Amino acid sequence: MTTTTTGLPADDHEDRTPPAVPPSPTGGSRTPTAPGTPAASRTSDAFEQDLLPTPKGASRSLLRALLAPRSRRVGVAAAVLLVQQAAVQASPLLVAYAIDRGVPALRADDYGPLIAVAVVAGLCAAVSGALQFAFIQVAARVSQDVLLDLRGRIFRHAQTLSLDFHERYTSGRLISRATTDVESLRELLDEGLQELITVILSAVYITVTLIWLDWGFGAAAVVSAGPLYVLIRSYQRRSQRLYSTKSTAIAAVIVKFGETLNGIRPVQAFRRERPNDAAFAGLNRHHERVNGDTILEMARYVVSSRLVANTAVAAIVLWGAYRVASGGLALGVLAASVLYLRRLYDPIDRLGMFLNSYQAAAASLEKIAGLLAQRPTVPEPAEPVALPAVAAARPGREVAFHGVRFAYRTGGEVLPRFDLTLAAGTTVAVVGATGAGKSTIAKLLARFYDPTEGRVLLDGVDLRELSTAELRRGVVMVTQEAFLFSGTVAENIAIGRPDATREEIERAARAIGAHDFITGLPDGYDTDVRKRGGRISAGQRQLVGFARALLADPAVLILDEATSSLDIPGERAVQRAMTTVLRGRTAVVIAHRLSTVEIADRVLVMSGGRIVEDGPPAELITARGRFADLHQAWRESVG
Ligand SMILES: Nc1ncnc2c1ncn2[C@@H]1O[C@H](COP(=O)(O)OP(=O)(O)OP(=O)(O)O)[C@@H](O)[C@H]1O
Repeated sequence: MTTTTTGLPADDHEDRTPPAVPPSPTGGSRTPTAPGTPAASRTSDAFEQDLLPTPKGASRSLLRALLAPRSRRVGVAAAVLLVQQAAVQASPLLVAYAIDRGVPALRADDYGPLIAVAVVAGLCAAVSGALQFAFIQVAARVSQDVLLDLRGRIFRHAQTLSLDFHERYTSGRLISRATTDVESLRELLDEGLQELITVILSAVYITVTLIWLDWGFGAAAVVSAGPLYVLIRSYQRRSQRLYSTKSTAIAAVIVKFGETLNGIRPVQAFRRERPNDAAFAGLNRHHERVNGDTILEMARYVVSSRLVANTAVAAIVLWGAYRVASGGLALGVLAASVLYLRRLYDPIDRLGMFLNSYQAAAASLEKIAGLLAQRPTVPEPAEPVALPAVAAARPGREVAFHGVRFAYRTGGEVLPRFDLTLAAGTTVAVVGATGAGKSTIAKLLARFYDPTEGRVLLDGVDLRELSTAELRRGVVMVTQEAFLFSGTVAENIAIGRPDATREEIERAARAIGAHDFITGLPDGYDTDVRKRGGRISAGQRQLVGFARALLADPAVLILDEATSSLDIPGERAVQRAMTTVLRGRTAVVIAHRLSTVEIADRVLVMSGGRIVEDGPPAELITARGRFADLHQAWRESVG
């Protein structure tokens, strides 16, 4: 059994192996693959290759959605930068004025123009410094808000996506999206974006000023932009591909890391450390290689762009010197023009760096947008229907499977078409060999999946018509390994009903028989389960899980009985608790023990996805079929 209503981390319940992927050495199912590695070519699932279908324009609309609520601040930042750049770009003009007017005036003992130049230059420096400070502050607020919002969106969205998604995507990839991909966006917003706007603004200012100063120089600057533009575009195209691969490669490293640590027990038990090291080293190397490629691409760009820029400056200086010598151009104008040209070409290296972070961020944004564009495969109904009130005389609700067929997305049909009705208030034990389809039926009833065909009904209402809140109130699934969240024991029990009082929590724990062990913990009900998790045994965890379910008081309870045996007193305590929690509701128990089957009103025997025997346990024993054999084997095993 694999699922839980209590939020087992995605990798924890990955015990299924998609047919095309070999089993992972860690005991989890998915071998993370990096593009270009042999394993990647063996899998056909896009999820495996970290390629979620991303609708066209999804990245852009995500960026718009993130920036729209902050549009005023973005506007202020842009205006501040506009004025700041005007102040910065004034200085070469002042140099031209100083050379062409100030120096001749000084020769005539007129200090006025040079003093004016000094005052204006001082003012410009002060204004540009102050505005730079203001810009950094406003821009940082915008970027922090955007990142906060984005991380929240990823987390909230991940929680809404169906189990089907998590089983295929893996938690490692999700973590990679919320950390490394968000981080590369941060780099763009904090460092790159200011750089880009500054470069664009200064290019516009400089070109206009150059044209105003001297037509010829202005035209030369515009013409030299042609080859630079071609260089930038080709760099952009090549690095876009590289950055997407890089984001996938680092996600694969994180997936492998997470998978190994999640399965550290089987890893150590089966001595998988070495093969794991080798697999990890392969992924790590792949990431390193892709990273190296991006740096190389950047180096190529920087060298060629400098070559173009320096050639342009040299040509213009030669031409300008010739014109000054022949009296066609003032020396100050040449000096200012050369200063402007340097300023125009200097940021081109930095533009490459910006394009780098832009590409990384664009690739990351695309992956995040692809994730956010995923829709739950078990969607909320547009117009939810309420369940009828539970009849006091007959607790629990009737469960019916009508013409249900089911296939997982990554495999063939698991449950061929079947009909099944479970009367309200009955306890139904489901038995059968491993892989028979017991968990799948339970998952359909808990609506972790929707049937491929047919309907699952709760008191006559299709599960697809129930709101998630109504469904979770009505149907609760308790898994073998009761998952404990960080927090106290009381908080863990209260997950069943968050508004429960301490008395209600303790009453549930008492009814289950968990009160004594809980009060024996160092801080009783307030013991932090994570800090002292070691003290809570497997059996005690199950009791906490039962108390949680009892408090939730659902009309239908699905219980996956643990296969691992506890010691005899622990076993008895769990069995007693189970009887308490099953009472007064419809219960479906995936049974692995004789004692559980004996308390059931009805037993379903499954084989190859079909219900092959169905009836009260006593009848099935006398019928001498599969259940009778199983029953006999159980009896012999308990002596
Ligand atoms: N997420 C999944 N994706 C693809 N196939 C799956 C998935 N989960 C289960 N299966 C397949 O569906 C079939 C039924 O599995 P299911 O988990 O329902 O069996 P089970 O009777 O509960 O087994 P067990 O007692 O071992 O838990 C198996 O062949 C299994 O490989």
